[in-house]
Formats: sequence, C-alpha cells, structure tokens
Amino acid sequence: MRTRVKICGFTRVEDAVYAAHAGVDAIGLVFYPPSPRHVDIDQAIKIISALPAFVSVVALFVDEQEAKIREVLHYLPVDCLQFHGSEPASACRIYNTRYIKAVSMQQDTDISALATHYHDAAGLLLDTYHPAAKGGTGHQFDWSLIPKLHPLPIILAGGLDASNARLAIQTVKPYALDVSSGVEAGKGIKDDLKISAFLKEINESDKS
Ligand SMILES: O=C(O)c1ccccc1N[C@@H]1O[C@H](COP(=O)(O)O)[C@@H](O)[C@H]1O
Repeated sequence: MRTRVKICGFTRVEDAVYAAHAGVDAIGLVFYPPSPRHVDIDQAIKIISALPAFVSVVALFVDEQEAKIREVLHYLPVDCLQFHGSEPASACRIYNTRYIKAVSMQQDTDISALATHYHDAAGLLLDTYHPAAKGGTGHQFDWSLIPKLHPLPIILAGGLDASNARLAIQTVKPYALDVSSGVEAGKGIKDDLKISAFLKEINESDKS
C-alpha cells in the first residue's frame, strides 16, 4: 500500500500549492497561537482556496476551546482535525468531523490502551515527546517503542526528513508520514526542494 503523506505547518499560499502539485495527500494548518507556524482564519482561507481538488485539509489544535474549533470549522472546509494536546476522546469526537490524535511517545506509552480509548479516531499520530514543546520539534523518537500490531492507522511524525523517510517506512510501515520542520527553510516557510526530496524518498521506498 502507498504511504500517505501529510505536510504540516503551512503559512504561505505558494508553499501549500507547491506541495499539493508535488503530490502530498494532506496539508496541515496549525491553529495554535504559540507556534511560529500558527495561521489565522483569513490566511487559512487563502491557502485552502488555492489548493487543487483531492488534497485534504487538516486543522491542528492543542487543547483548544470548543468555541474556537467550531469557529474554524464554520469558516473552513476542514477534512480532519488533529488534536495535539491532552484532549480525551470525549472532546475529540463532538465535531462530526474525522480526527487524528497525536501521542507524545515515551518509554511507557501504551499504544494499545490509547487505541482503545481513541477507538473512533481516523489514526494515531505518533510524535516525539518534548518537555517544553507540544510538537514541531524536529526531533525523532525511538521507533522501537511502536508495537508491530496496532488497530488504528499509524501516522509517524517527529524529526522526519528526506534522510530518514525511507528507513521510517521500512522500519515502522506506517499508514502515513507527517513532517513539518524537515521540509522547512525557516519556521513556517517551506522549502520546495526539501518537499520534493521528501516525497521522492517516499515514492521510491513504496516502489521497492
Ligand atoms: O508545527 C508546530 O508548530 C506544532 C505545534 C504544536 C503541536 C504540533 C505541531 N506540529 C506537529 O508536530 C509534528 C512533528 O513535527 P516535526 O516534523 O518534528 O517538526 C507534526 O505532526 C506536526 O503536525
């Protein structure tokens, strides 16, 4: 099966359009004000309006208030919500919108228990734990923490780039890869060459 790709943290229209035409399955927009990749609704509308058909839009939140999430859903055609904080399943499932739940991977993280708790999630996104940051750290975690069998689609994140994408696919066999820092020229500014190199590695890995 082809490995799906989400690139997260777009702030510029031209970067998202480039990624879409280069072949990404989903673009992520960060609605988390402390992040350097944060976008407001007006900028998100500009980015989404420029996308070609069949590219999914993922809206990322970190322990956000329900009213703010509903406001984003009111104005934007969001395909999937990404909850990147401590949201319980009961808070993720109230929007009548598919969601993925991010998990900060640590030695004692119990993926099976989380998959049971978030059983209606469209995927579990496994990211690197960082004591001072919620995500977008550019740091990889120990992939051996991921069990071989898991009931939900696994979206692997955390420190991915063109140099480790192939090994990530071969080792973890995830449903999808998710990258932010690894395809950037600067915070929130994506690099076309890094996007192309990342997608090339994934395509070639899928073919081998
Ligand atoms: O990108 C951010 O700024 C961000 C902020 C808060 C929570 C999550 C964030 N991004 C997500 O982090 C992972 C890994 O990013 P990276 O490739 O290691 O930079 C990814 O899922 C992003 O969606």
